[in-house]
Amino acid sequence: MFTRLAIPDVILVQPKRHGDHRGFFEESFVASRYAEGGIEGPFVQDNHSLSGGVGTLRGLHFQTEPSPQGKLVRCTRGRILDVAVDIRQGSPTYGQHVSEELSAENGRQLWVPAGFAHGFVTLEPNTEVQYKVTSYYDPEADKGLAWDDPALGIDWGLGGKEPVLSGKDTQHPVLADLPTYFTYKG
Ligand SMILES: Cc1cn([C@H]2C[C@H](O)[C@@H](COP(=O)(O)OP(=O)(O)O[C@H]3O[C@@H](C)C(=O)[C@@H](O)[C@H]3O)O2)c(=O)[nH]c1=O
Repeated sequence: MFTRLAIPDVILVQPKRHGDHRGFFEESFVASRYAEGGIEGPFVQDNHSLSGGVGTLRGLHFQTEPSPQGKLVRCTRGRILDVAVDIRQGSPTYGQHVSEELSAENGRQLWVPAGFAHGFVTLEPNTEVQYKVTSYYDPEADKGLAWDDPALGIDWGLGGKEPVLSGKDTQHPVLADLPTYFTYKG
């Protein structure tokens, strides 16, 4: 149910779905079991976004001290490519990323700990993303990293098309210009 990815602090969760003639039932979060799987809360806020068009890209975002956020992300309508970039100075995987497809259909969740920049691109219209976070929203601590920094080498699957972005997401610095916000603790 819990799979550590190529960057092992990022965890893919596949909750068990009990299907029957009505549809399915799943436990989408169980604090004790998720803690055993390496996903440490406590979670203090739930977020929900809707993106209308295919190719809507939100990211790459993170919150710094004093409000670093771990995020437990899932897609409850449509489909996304979800991306986590390691921005912990001194980490053996600094600047590297992992990406996973999350969809309403596959039910997968991605645990993105503090110290990672997070973003996603929508692969279907009217895609809804819901995620639990471990710190409250703190606009002062809310920071970004350029989604298209060539040094990151992220394949967003846009096929040469321009993504739909917020104004804010056109302004973020590249990795080389990012101050040290997080240090790797092993
Ligand atoms: C993130 C956030 C935004 N807002 C407000 C600020 C703004 O007016 C409006 C839209 O905010 P944004 O443009 O930052 O929304 P968005 O681009 O969807 O930001 C989100 O992107 C993904 C990738 C993440 O990882 C999240 O942590 C978050 O940063 O909502 C809150 O009130 N609370 C929040 O927790």
